[in-house]
Amino acid sequence: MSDKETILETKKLNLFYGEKQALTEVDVQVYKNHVTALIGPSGCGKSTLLRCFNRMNDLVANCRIDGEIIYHDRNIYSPGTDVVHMRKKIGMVFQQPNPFPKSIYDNIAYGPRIHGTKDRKKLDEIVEKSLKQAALWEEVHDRLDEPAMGLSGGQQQRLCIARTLAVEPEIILMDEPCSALDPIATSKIESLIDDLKKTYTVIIVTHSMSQASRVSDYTGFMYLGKMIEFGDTEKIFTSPDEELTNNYITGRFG
Ligand SMILES: Nc1ncnc2c1ncn2[C@@H]1O[C@H](COP(=O)(O)OP(=O)(O)OP(=O)(O)O)[C@@H](O)[C@H]1O
Repeated sequence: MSDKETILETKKLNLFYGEKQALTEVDVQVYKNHVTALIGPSGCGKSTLLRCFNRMNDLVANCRIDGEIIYHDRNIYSPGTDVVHMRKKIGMVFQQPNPFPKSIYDNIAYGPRIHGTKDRKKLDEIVEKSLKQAALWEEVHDRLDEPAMGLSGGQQQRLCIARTLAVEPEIILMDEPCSALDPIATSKIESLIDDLKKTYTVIIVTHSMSQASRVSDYTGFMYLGKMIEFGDTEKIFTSPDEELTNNYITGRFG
């Protein structure tokens, strides 16, 4: 496929929590403007790998990493990386919607303000654009000053996505973004993910194989900290190369 451009790449990535090795020699490529899903049984290292992509594991005591993650020709783990800027470009959405206890408007404006945007007209534009991109504008445009906590769970999660978009990321990391949502809210997020990949690159951790097959273009199957198989989602779910992958997708373990 000629439209595959690598935006992020791990090279022999190993991660240790103290003595325990949670990732082993992970090599994976993430393609721009595509959705990549990480699947595998509980504890296989999906969230750990996702958190490496914007150095969220830096916050974990006793966590040690070797190997490289290349983003724009630089190893994000090299000394001198501007971690704040990198996290602006590689944003994250968590399992539980986690709006700030502020108004809808202030949730979205929070990041741009921190990064120096003070002009109210500019902030208004960012808030509107971000909420539109997150498919939430129609539902909230007439109550932007109301508390974000008053939104439904699904709306809160779309608000958190809008908050991430407000600082103009390139990559959005999503750690089981639908696990706290009902089926209708889940399907809204899934169709949103499909829209987002036109502008952004999405990496999603999911427990749901059906969700991975619905939303992703590429899938990585992990097991015991290793990337067992990575490839085209349709191929992974219909004719994987590895027996372990086949056993997992056919429900023989998990
Ligand atoms: N902060 C931590 N300190 C020590 N060990 C950890 C920490 N976070 C994760 N682990 C361990 O690392 C391994 C991988 O965990 P991780 O959460 O990445 O797996 P996962 O595939 O995302 O699991 P799940 O699907 O259950 O969320 C597990 O054995 C887990 O117990």
